[in-house]
Amino acid sequence: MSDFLKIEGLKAQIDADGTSKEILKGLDLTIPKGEVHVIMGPNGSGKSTLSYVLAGREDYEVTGGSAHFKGQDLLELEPEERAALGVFLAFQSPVELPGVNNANFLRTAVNAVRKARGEEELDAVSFLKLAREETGRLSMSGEMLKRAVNVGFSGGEKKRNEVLQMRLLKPSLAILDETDSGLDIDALRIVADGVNSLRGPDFSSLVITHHQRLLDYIVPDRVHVMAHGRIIHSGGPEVATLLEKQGYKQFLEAAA
Ligand SMILES: Nc1ncnc2c1ncn2[C@@H]1O[C@H](COP(=O)(O)OP(=O)(O)OP(=O)(O)O)[C@@H](O)[C@H]1O
Repeated sequence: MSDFLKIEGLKAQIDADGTSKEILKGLDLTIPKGEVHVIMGPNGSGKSTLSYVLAGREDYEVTGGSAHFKGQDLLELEPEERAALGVFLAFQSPVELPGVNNANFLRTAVNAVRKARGEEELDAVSFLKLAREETGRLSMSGEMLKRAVNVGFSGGEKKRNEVLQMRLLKPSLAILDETDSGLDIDALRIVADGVNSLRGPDFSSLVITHHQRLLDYIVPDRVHVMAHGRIIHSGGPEVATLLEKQGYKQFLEAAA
């Protein structure tokens, strides 16, 4: 099956102050196996909401449509089942876990996925060897493995830690919400290198970004423009160049 991720007519809402607000309003998106797709869109169009819904965050209620991954109904699965299926989600602001050792946290996450895939779990020594190889590759200090997860990490260190997690988990679908305009050029490169290093026939990615610049490093197969809770235009990498020059106006007018 070539359609790895297939989202059809997806609708989702959130309850805010006692009233329901529909954010995703019938979103269609297909990512074939082995492709990297990018979503760009004006503020408030629902990009982060899409990543939260795919992650299975409880506060968003899916009211219509479907999302399938590898032929399975993603929306029916618990977040850890989605991870076992190969879905990895990285957010703008990775969570800090005081008191939780980073190496232990990473090993638990990796072993949960290995176990679900029927692979042998890694003992502490083999895991540390693997983790050290990866931290070296990412120019991360080995010290980061001994600290509490993300606590006191700089923005760039948090990004590296996320990419470390992604490389250790070897997902088949990585969804990265990089919408934060606070990402500096180094962080963009870290994210791009992380995605590029995993690129291959069994890896797909959905990257949510405002940064045309990110696309200098990750050359996407498709770029989707999102507005008002839907994908309103899809094309090749040239769409991002056009957006950079002309903004969203033409796409919004064409979709109106
Ligand atoms: N918990 C919430 N309570 C109320 N409104 C929310 C909540 N979460 C999202 N929204 C609203 O849903 C809309 C879409 O938000 P979302 O963060 O998905 O947009 P986005 O496209 O990622 O925006 P940005 O580019 O600014 O990051 C916004 O109008 C936002 O205010």
